[in-house]
Amino acid sequence: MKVIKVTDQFEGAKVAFDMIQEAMKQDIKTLGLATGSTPEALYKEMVESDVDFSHMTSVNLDEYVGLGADDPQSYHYFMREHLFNKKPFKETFLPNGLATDAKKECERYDAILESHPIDIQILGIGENGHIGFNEPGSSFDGKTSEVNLTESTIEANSRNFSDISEVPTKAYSMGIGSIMQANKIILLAYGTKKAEAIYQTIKGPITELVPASALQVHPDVTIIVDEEAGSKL
Ligand SMILES: N[C@@H]1[C@@H](O)[C@H](O)[C@@H](COP(=O)(O)O)O[C@@H]1O
Repeated sequence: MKVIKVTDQFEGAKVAFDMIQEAMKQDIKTLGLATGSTPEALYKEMVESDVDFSHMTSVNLDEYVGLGADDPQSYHYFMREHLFNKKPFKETFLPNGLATDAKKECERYDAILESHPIDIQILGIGENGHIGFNEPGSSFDGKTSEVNLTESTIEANSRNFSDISEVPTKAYSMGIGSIMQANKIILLAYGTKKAEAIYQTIKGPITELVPASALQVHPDVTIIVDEEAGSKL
């Protein structure tokens, strides 16, 4: 694992985007994308650049169960607002939050992942070490599944909703096994609230209790942190 310390999310975004552009020289096809406030600066950097993504495919990590693509709290909506409306991709994939047959939806998404191997996966991290919506205890071999969100994740994500009761309690998430298939992984983390998760991810034991600790055995992971998120390293 390579750790890069940056002064803030704006520098982090530049470093991550440089890495993406470097990889794009090698004719890569698929970007794995994440939601949350952490990658926002990266998406702004991409939007403001003159880089063309119209030949590329994106696959996102997750979506809330119960939210349609036009719901402003959905990850579909987030991705359109922050990236896709301004930087068109050839095709973009996210799990369908309105799918009622969970098994079928997970199989559909796994088939998409199989036909679009991820060249670079962008990740944020939850305060409890989750990646995507793979909460502590998730299998390191996992594929796409319907997951129950923990109380702490619901509480952390409630800042984006007008009331905590509106936060969905379930999500469809790409599994850790699929994330680990990505050729290259860039994990971004900013702020004190992420310090313990980053410490456990990098210096702690490899354990399913800290989903991101799986990354320790991936051959090409870069973790970009600001001073606060890296303060326990
Ligand atoms: N499913 C997403 C994760 O992909 C994201 O990494 C995490 C952290 O969000 P933030 O970047 O807003 O701290 O939130 C959600 O749980």
